[in-house]
Amino acid sequence: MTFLKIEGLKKNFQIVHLNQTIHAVQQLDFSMEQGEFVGITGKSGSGKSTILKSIYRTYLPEAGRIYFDSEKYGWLDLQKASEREIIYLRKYEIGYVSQFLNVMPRTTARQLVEQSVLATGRSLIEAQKEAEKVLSHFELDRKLWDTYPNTFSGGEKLRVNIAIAAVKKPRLLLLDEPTASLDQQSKQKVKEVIQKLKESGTTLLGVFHDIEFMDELCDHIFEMSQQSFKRAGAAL
Ligand SMILES: Nc1ncnc2c1ncn2[C@@H]1O[C@H](COP(=O)(O)OP(=O)(O)OP(=O)(O)O)[C@@H](O)[C@H]1O
Repeated sequence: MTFLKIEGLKKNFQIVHLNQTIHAVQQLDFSMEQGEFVGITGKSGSGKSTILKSIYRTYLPEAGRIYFDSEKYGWLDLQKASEREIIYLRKYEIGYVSQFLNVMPRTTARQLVEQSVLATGRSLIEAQKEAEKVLSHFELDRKLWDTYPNTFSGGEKLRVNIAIAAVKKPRLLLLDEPTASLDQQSKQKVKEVIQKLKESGTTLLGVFHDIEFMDELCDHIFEMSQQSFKRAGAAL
């Protein structure tokens, strides 16, 4: 069953001081099924992150439609959805993980994960248990749990980031280079969580430079070519 459908997506960026236009994504058509894990690959600057950010509504494209099968709203064009609908979707249905941690200052790693669980309506006891479980799973050093992540290493920040998104168990999880700064052991942990999320029915769309990682996990891989997609082959 189609879950996400993109039609004619086009996103430009104006570089005002140079009077130039960057054509980040041109006329992109794409669809994916519920429960799939689709990987996007392609050259640096080919527009991969722009696609994810357009789905998450960080960017508003010039043209095109992004239809999402929401549990609450049914089929919704994410470009036309109201702010209220987008806030709801980000809270309950669509997650976004990048390699950068963008969180409330003066909030510890443990509190950040607990808050993420609490935001979905679960109790404080559940949030506390879940936070400990997921931070242990990602092998974040216990000494760091009650400190502020702004001083963490890239890999530590990323583990907190993915923990925050994973505990919400979103229906669609967008992964923007989540393994970029990780060592092999941490990558393995991320892989296990992604596999578990997939088994529990989460649909995943991810940008990765690590082809081996994608080959092992993805159902399909698409390659960005001239700001548009070509199917690079089914991995499974
Ligand atoms: N906010 C922005 N303002 C101006 N230009 C942007 C912005 N975001 C992206 N771009 C430009 O759009 C193009 C596509 O960027 P995007 O980040 O989507 O590429 P990417 O394929 O994800 O690259 P990478 O693999 O290096 O992360 C690039 O030329 C980039 O410089």
